[in-house]
Amino acid sequence: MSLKTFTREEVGRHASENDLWIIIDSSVYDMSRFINFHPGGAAPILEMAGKDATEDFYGLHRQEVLVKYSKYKIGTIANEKAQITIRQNGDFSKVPYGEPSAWMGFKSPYYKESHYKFRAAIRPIIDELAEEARHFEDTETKPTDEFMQKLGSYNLLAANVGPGPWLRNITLPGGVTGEEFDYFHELILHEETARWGTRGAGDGIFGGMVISIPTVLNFGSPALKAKIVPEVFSGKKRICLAITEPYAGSDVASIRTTAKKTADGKHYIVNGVKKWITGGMYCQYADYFSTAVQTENGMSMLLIDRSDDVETKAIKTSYSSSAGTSYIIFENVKVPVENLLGKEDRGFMVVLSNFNHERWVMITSVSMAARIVIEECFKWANQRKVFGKRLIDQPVIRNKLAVMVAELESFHNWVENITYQMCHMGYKEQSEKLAGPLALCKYQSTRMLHNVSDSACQIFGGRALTKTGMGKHIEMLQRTYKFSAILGGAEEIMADLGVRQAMKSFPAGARL
Ligand code: HEM
Repeated sequence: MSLKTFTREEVGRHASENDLWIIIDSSVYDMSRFINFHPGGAAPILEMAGKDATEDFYGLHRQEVLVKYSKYKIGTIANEKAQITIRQNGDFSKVPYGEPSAWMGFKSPYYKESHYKFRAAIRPIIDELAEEARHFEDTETKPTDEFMQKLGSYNLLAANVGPGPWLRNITLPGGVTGEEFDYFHELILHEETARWGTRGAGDGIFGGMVISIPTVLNFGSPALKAKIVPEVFSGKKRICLAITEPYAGSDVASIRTTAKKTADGKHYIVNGVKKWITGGMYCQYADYFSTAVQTENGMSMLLIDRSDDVETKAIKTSYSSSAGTSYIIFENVKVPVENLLGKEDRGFMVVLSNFNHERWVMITSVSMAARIVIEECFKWANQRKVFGKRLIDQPVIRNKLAVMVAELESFHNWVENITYQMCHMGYKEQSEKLAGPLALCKYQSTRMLHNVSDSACQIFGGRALTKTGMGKHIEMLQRTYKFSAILGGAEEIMADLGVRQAMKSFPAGARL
């Protein structure tokens, strides 16, 4: 439908209940058919009949409401230009601190042209998938096979696991080859998907896989890898990591699930239960379980296929069930010995080997979660008026923003520094030198997020407490940030590990 132009006087003549027009940012909307369906009731719209409702509208709605209801737009005001930018897929933020500094016109020693190309290419892809991801989050449903396969078709599932031989001979968005893909590309990918603001669905889509497939990539037999890796990276099959139990969370050595060898030595028989397993839920949600078990002389890792002897039950958590968080019961599950990951009784190595990467992935997402919320706070503080002033005109609000930005940016600089080390250290050197800093950085990530969430709630007031509307991202963060503070190593354990690691290189002769 072609849009007409009107004068403000013309709009003013449509001010009755049955013929009701309003102006929002120089666009004209005919509300006559919508007024009785308006979620905010008829009265507020009637009050604005025939008038410019821009300021009131943006005090009460997010701009996506206008996009969703664009069918009511009938024209624009002659000789006027829209003042408010409606975000389009692929757009970069111009709000201060809305993007990492290298994307806001600042110089960076870390990023090369291919990193800029990569972010520019994946931003619209990730934006296009955002609505679907939010749908899984809101409806607490399983991320669909089609969705997973779309990610797989861009090679973005494999890229989530980082640089490695699994990226050989493939090309990623932006023309980035698997060979040149490094941890800064990976950092960008985690940040971009964190922009969905779907804490539960994000774990359902990536989390379970990112922490479990490395056990197969690095410790599976060639036959196991050849079968499972392509299935998982194309999005056709799903895998999760089954370690924690009702008896043992961070204390991996205390797990009680057993794997006993059959007399002919060809199988293990697995019995036990697992709890808090991300992505383990739903019939056919996880097809494979990379599982910690007690074998004769220690702990081992086994890849277990879904079968009738594996039962998965949903655990309701404070984030969306689309994460697939589950309780798993293994009852006399027969597993071929070929499914052993690494050596028997040496499962600790397998589990420990991925901890650094897992923690770093979590850190990168936390950084973007804070950034999104800070951007929301800047926007809200600029548009929300109370006692005749914008919130941003109150020093107390500016102070809160200052603290949030300072905490995020100093933290983000640490993340980039650690990422640089990862790019320039081999696996052994990373294991020796980075376990401590990564643990401390993870600890700091959620202390920072705790503070950002707290300040954002105070800035948004009641709107921070509702799942829809202006403060929905703030509500999501304050409800879910504890997942990052507990999963992958609780804050206290991270802090302690960081200091213990530091003491390993404490010089014997150092004295005050
Ligand atoms: C194109 C025009 C409009 C559309 C499509 C629209 C749509 C909506 C929607 C979808 C909501 C629910 C928001 C949510 O939960 O996120 C809502 C709430 C509301 N709307 Fe509108 N609206 C429009 C214009 C207006 C105008 C002009 C006013 C009056 C100034 C108004 C006042 C309200 C109020 C008071 C609420 C409740 C807000 C709350 O719960 O905090 N709306 N509107």
